[in-house]
Amino acid sequence: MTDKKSVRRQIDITDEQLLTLINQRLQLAQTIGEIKNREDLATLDPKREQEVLDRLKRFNTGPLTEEGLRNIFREIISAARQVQRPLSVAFLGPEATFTHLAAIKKFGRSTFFKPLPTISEVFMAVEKSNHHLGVIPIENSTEGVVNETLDQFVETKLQICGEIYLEISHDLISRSGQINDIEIIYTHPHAHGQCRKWLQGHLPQIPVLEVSSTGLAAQKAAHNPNSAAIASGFAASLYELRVVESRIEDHRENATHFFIIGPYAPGATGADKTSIIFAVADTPGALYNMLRPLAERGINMTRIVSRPMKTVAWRYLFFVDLDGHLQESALQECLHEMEEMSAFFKILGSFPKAEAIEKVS
Ligand SMILES: O=C(O)C(=O)C[C@]1(C(=O)O)C=C[C@@H](O)C=C1
Repeated sequence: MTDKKSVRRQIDITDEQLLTLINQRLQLAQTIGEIKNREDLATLDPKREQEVLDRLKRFNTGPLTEEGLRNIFREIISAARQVQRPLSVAFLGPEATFTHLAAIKKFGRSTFFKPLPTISEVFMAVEKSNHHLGVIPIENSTEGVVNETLDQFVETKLQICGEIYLEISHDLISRSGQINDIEIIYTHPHAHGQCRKWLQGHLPQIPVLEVSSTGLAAQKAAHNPNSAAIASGFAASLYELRVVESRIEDHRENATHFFIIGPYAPGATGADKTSIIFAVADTPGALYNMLRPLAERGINMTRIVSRPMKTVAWRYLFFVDLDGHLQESALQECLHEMEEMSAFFKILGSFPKAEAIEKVS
């Protein structure tokens, strides 16, 4: 017969063993950090991190889920980086936005995060080496592409060194957690649009004030006990707010795609993407001809977006994501052929594909 007390004792002993092993692992990471310092290498090695996770996934017999495994080891690796050389990541702020959550999901909580007010300031801060990396949104599955991010990529010297997909889900949050206390609701226009039906059905008389981010909305709700915010559950925990109602979005299928930007290109992992920008001549079949080398070599295009070229009216830049890494010869040859045909051509980088859509909770 197993009693609660004796099982808890076994849990305590297991935790002590885990702690010893985690400290052992961090000491090993410290040694690697010293080697990297000597050889002037970057602390962050996304390819190696992916290998660590892939290997563990193959070993995992359960009941730990794949998501649970990723969450735990993300934090262990984050702590390992911290004992080497703390990673500094700028993101489109303020705190408690979905971009902040995406950055935490990728780099773990033992990272130094810096919120910056605009996408261009994130690019600038990383260009000036004030931070190692930046995280910015590129596209939302219901609201479309983020034009400011596309525009920054035309000029920047930075590369795309990773991507994150994050599920977007909205909670109604307030200080008391009581629906009857709410006299005003703050939120971002996108979140407002995504929760319209729920609001009409449950709080039709309550005014909604749109602000510049869901993070700011949560901050405002924290200051006014008769207000609420539509924001993430993460914002609720950061500002010590309670959830009045969770997942109030009208459609569940909503995710945002983020890019990680930095001064270097990660090596090939075997499951990578490459991003490019190009412009074609104003002639019949120009875009068709440009994409033909991809079709001929069976290279998959995962995204194509056009954006007006600011310098010439009615001419367009194309932002394209492809499966594969620049170190692969088929992709190299293909890009070379495309460059020859284009009026403007820029490679934004090769980076490991995101494994899964990260959950908000
Ligand atoms: O293997 C390395 O290069 C390490 O620095 C260790 C480690 C890890 O904790 O596994 C930490 C940071 C790197 O981004 C990759 C892996």
